[in-house]
Amino acid sequence: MNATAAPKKRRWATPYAEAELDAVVRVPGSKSMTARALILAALASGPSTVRRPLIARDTLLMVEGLRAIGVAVDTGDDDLWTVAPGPFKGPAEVDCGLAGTVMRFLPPVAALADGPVAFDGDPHARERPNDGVILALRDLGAEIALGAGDRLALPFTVNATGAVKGGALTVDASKTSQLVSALLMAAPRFEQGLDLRHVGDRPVPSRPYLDMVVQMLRQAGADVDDSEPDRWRVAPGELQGREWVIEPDLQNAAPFLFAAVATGGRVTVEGWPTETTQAGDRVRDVISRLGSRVEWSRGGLTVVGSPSLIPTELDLADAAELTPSLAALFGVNQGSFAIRGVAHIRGHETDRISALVTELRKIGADVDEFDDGLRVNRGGHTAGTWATYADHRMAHAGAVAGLVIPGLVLDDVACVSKTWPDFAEAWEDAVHGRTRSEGTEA
Ligand SMILES: O=C(O)C1=C[C@@H](OP(=O)(O)O)[C@@H](O)[C@H](O)C1
Ligand SMILES: C=C(OP(=O)(O)O)C(=O)O
Repeated sequence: MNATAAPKKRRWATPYAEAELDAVVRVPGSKSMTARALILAALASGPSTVRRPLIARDTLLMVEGLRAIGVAVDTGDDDLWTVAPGPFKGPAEVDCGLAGTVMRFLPPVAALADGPVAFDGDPHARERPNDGVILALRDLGAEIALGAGDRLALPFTVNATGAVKGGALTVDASKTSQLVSALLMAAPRFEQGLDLRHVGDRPVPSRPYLDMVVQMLRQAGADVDDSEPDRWRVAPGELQGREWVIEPDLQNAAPFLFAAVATGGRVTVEGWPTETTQAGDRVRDVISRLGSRVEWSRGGLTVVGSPSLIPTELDLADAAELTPSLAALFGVNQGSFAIRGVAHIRGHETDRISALVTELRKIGADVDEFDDGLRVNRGGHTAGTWATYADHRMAHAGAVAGLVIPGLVLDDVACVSKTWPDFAEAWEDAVHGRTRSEGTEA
């Protein structure tokens, strides 16, 4: 199978948990760190390595996109990729798949190329917000040709001429933080660097990702000032090649921890970083608030679940990717639970609020929908088909619900290839007790 192609649909009978989960899980590398490492490596003045990269559709599309504009990326060793930057050149075509990181992080890099770079992606990628990137690059002096209907979205072509002036720029990044991350990474290579401000009715969502990009830029030698709220200043200068070490992906770990909660079991995720900029780290706080125990254990983080959840309302603006699997946990429980502050996830791989409300109602839950979230008033347990909308996190959500609903079937689990091709196998191993935690010290 071609790992960067849109996956062919595959139905999946999610495993029902006959007993409490008792599992140790090893999750693959962080999508967001791998994407940033690749981009910063491509922009650097010397070679870099990426240790323990995520090998999944989104990061492989990033690799292909970089190769298309002249960057040599060697992915021959699964544990250590090497990146040898070269002058960026067009003409080139970049397939973004459904990856927000590719459709937003690569165009500012492509603007530094010496020829046209055309971007397109999966059908739904054309619906995802990308006006911010297009308008910002135009404001910075790049010429962008739009597709049919002049929509400010995929497909479009960056008619690059080899340089970007940079300087002061105002954007509205309330639809996606990735707009800010994208501009900041390329900014050291702009002639005047960048003085970027966010001005919008709503704050920038997913804030920890901005801490991640600033931290990684500084590690690569960039001069970044983020001391004022909603303003980032990046001085022009060289980025250094270096070794990037990728942490485990904490967003992908979260459904396994929710599985410990749902079944009153015990799940350890190996290699959980004690300090991290990953937004997924917020899951520790979420699980504690729901009344389950979170413990550091030798080699990882352990959740000892308590299935009677404390009713709660959470603002998940900073860690909104937790919403699907957390909403599924709420959707099979009794009590009232709300998730707010996540309006922007309507622009993710699918409109996640609408998709969740639809699927939770199908399993019999009583759910209210808000512009910026949802409330589960009462959970449900009706078996049937859980639709995943080509969205990996909707598949994770269905898996969580399926732990306690015998006979729940996902209409497609292949979409998990976006960030973890082996998710279903890892889930089955965990549920069927094939990775028990013997010897794990609490
Ligand atoms: O910068 C990143 O790596 C990401 C930022 C977030 O995007 P949004 O700000 O669009 O939510 C997050 O949801 C996405 O999965 C990864
Ligand atoms: C929103 C997500 O992805 P993307 O990077 O495509 O925006 C996600 O992985 O939940």
